[in-house]
Amino acid sequence: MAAQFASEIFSLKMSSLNCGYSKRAYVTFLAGSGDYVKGVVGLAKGLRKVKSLYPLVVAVLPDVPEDHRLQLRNQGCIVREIEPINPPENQVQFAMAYYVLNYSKLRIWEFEEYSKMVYLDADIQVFDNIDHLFDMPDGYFYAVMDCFCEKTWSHTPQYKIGYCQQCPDKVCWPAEMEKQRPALYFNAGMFVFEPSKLTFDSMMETLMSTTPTPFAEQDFLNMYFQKMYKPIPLVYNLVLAMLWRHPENVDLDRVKVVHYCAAGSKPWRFTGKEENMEREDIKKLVNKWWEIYNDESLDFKSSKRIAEAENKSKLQQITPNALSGSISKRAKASPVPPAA
Ligand SMILES: O=c1ccn([C@@H]2O[C@H](COP(=O)(O)OP(=O)(O)O)[C@@H](O)[C@H]2O)c(=O)[nH]1
Ligand SMILES: OC[C@H]1O[C@H](O[C@@H]2[C@@H](O)[C@H](O)[C@@H](O)[C@H](O)[C@@H]2O)[C@H](O)[C@@H](O)[C@H]1O
Ligand SMILES: [Mn+2]
Repeated sequence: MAAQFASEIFSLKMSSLNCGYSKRAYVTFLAGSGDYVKGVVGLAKGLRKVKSLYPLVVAVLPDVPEDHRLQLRNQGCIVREIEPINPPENQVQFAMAYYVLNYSKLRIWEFEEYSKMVYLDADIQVFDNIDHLFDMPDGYFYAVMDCFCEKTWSHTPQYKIGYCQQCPDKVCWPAEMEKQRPALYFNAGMFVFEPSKLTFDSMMETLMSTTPTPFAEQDFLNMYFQKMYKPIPLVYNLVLAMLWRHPENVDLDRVKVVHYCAAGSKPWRFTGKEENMEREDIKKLVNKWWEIYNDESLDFKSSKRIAEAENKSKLQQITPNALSGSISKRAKASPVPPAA
């Protein structure tokens, strides 16, 4: 009896989610047979811990092995294989050689079964619920501004001048170079977007006529969405370098999303030996990532069992006839639409 009521309550809740809103999901990207799969598992468990309402889709390249895909499905992820995207023939020196892989991330614009998605790199962890980002107005590209101060930016004029958009008044952009002033530039490890095949096709056409640059798809996305880009607060994507480059802009107690992108900061391969990795705040953030990764109560199966047990105990407190009365009354008044 209780299980039947539990499933009726659950389906009422899910149908209200789907009929009120068109489909929404988080999405990440996984390439290769290496250890980034740990990042995706951690992200899936982190989203569960903050009780996100939306699933995590994982766009996987063909080289992601079946056992990794199974591991992700067992964590409740929706695994979608994508075809690689390679930039046009080029001689560019990518900031990191593997960045050429990241162009394939752009396939997520083809996921039209979702009306709104939040993209998160696999080296990101979500420590507070950010579902409200899905409610932001359509028609824009939302992301957090990046920092130009790391050596990875040494190829740029802003690095040479010592200018950073995170502190535009510290070293002002020279008036005589106004025409080369960099537009607001986002980190492409986290962004809110609307999938669209039309946009994807237009992106690919533009990509094939664009010379690749050191930050690969991140540079391309900044160029392509320049007119639609809306900066959102740093709490939604703390690029770790901000801790030592712009500590005045960071309040760690308020940060919701941490991006482990600084060299040596990937939690699953952390040694603490690289520059800045000896910092206490870095070690604390890496430990916070491991606490979630190792928390078995956050595994998909056990969390489902816990949820069902919670439902069951809640239902046992409600007298069956009172409950069945309310469901049957609501069914007559407004029949629940068939599950999508
Ligand atoms: O071997 C790799 C390298 C990268 N990635 C994916 O590509 C994203 C971007 O790479 P990364 O986060 O290392 O770049 P960073 O943000 O550190 O510059 C990662 O988060 C993963 O989602 C992957 O799956 N396998
Ligand atoms: O392929 C280019 C990548 O460029 C970005 O990473 C960089 C960039 O943010 C620099 O500003 C930092 O200095 C650096 O540490 C960091 O790794 C994105 O995080 C990643 O998802 C991906 O787009
Ligand atoms: Mn990243």
